[in-house]
Amino acid sequence: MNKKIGFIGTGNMGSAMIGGLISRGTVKAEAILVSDRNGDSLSGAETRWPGISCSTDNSSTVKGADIIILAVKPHIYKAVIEEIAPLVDESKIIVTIAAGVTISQAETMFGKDVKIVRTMPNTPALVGEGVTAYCCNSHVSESEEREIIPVLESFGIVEKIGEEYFHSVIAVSGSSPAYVFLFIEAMADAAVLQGLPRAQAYRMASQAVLGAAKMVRETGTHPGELKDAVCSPGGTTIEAVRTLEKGAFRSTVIEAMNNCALKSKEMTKG
Ligand SMILES: NC(=O)C1=CN([C@@H]2O[C@H](COP(=O)(O)OP(=O)(O)OC[C@H]3O[C@@H](n4cnc5c(N)ncnc54)[C@H](O)[C@@H]3O)[C@@H](O)[C@H]2O)C=CC1
Ligand SMILES: O=C(O)[C@@H]1CCC=N1
Repeated sequence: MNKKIGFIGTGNMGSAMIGGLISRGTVKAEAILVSDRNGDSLSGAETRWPGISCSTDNSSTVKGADIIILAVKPHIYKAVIEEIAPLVDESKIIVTIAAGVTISQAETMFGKDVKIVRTMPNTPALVGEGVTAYCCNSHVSESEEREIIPVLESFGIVEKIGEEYFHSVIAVSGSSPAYVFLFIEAMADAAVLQGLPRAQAYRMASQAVLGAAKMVRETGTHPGELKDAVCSPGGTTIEAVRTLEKGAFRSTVIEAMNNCALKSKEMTKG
């Protein structure tokens, strides 16, 4: 693709997305422009991805890019949008990634007609295994949407959703890598408790999660049936399942995700 992609903010999510774009080869490093207020974040990005253009000046990113990804925290959105709005015209597409910032709120911050694609990515974008949900405002044409999809596909799978589903999507994919990392860490801790070396414990726990996820994706078999196939009658696994259920494992996950979605709703109200 011959578009230039700009990032305002190169923190956790911005760098995961830059890493995904470069490793997928969607654009060359020279087609990526980034700006950040924090010099350390910028020098980290420059070292990691030689060839990208780095600046502390957001306006140079906006001027040079066709697609501009706003990768700053939600409470910084208003200030950044007001700063860049005079430089954004109909030739540019704005991609938002902030939790709780709606298209209509972003439009109001711009104060004029701007092409906006609202997305919810997640950090596995770094390794091309992310989930990115998106929806567009009415100023984005079908051909512009077709141009944006390959950019989002650099991060992993892409799901078009109605904007009303963003709260649920934050819970199920935007935030969920954190719960999975907790789970992997806990499994590795248990293995270490039983004497396994830490590095091997992480390799095995993470591969078990990866393999189980792939089975769900690739076999299409119900997760409950896959679980049943691991639980031998009177065996070891059912003991572990019994203990997890005693600790309200599934209910805890459901409540956690419900609270995550509620927090997203609260953030939207400001
Ligand atoms: N971290 C995650 O897993 C996910 C984050 N998001 C969204 O991504 C956005 C960024 O989050 P993180 O990357 O986690 O935050 P972060 O704090 O790691 O990165 C934000 C970056 O923005 C920079 N920044 C602050 N003010 C700036 C300004 N005025 N101009 C230019 N750069 C500025 C900071 O120096 C920092 O490097 C948030 O809106 C969040 O809701 C969405 C999905 C997942
Ligand atoms: O925790 C947050 O608010 C952001 C949004 C989704 C993941 N991290």
